[in-house]
Amino acid sequence: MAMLKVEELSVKVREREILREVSFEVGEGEIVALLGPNGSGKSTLLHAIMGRPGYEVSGRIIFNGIDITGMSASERAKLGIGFMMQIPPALKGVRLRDLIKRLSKIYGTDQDTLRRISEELRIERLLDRELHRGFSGGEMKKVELLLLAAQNPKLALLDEPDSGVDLESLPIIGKVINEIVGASDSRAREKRSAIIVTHMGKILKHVRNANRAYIILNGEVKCFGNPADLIEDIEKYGFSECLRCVRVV
Ligand SMILES: Nc1ncnc2c1ncn2[C@@H]1O[C@H](COP(=O)(O)OP(=O)(O)OP(=O)(O)O)[C@@H](O)[C@H]1O
Repeated sequence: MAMLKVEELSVKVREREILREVSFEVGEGEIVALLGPNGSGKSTLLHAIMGRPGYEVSGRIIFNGIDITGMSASERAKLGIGFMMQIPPALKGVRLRDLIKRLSKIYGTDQDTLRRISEELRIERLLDRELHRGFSGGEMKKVELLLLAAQNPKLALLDEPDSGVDLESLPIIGKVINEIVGASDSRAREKRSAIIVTHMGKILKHVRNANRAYIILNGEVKCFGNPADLIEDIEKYGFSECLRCVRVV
């Protein structure tokens, strides 16, 4: 069964149409990759799924059988959608440790698990700093991942978790994503899912069940296929070749 169904979703921001009739699905337990050139609409799609205010939206977003198109971001978060942003805002006066504690209380996340994840990500030294203030690019990614884990999401939206991350950290980020999605535990009864926006696809080598990627060009989903095959094709022929793809959506 599909956990997420996006049906003919169009998004306008300040009169400009950024996404046009986008349709795609994410199955239970599946990690779907989103590929596409800069400015093609990948982040806008994730923001629209999360319910960012200020977007003029038409079409439908169905999450676990519920039409969430008109819901606020906090209602969607309560239903189990979590977002790791590409460029998160810094929050003055908000200590990371306090925010993690608050989120774990709201979402019922196990504190020991979060402690272990922060050790794995090697970001314990950041816990007493203000959120994202002066953090390096890689530190921001790792902290966002910890915050995502604290939300204990059924559907995780990850915007470029592999950009700005050093080579040694990449497998660790992949491992934590697997933990969040539950892919490291084959006995997990509740199947969790994720959408990962990535340019180079490096992170896909470290996560399980990432068998499908969609390509977004100029605000439209053009084709889908095996992530490794698509990335190889894009490297060889460029995105425009996707228009000739037989796996047209
Ligand atoms: N709030 C906004 N106001 C005006 N234009 C916007 C806004 N949000 C997004 N856009 C525009 O929409 C287009 C798509 O942006 P988006 O961030 O979704 O692209 P992307 O595919 O994630 O790009 P990248 O790979 O560079 O991160 C861009 O041209 C961007 O400038």
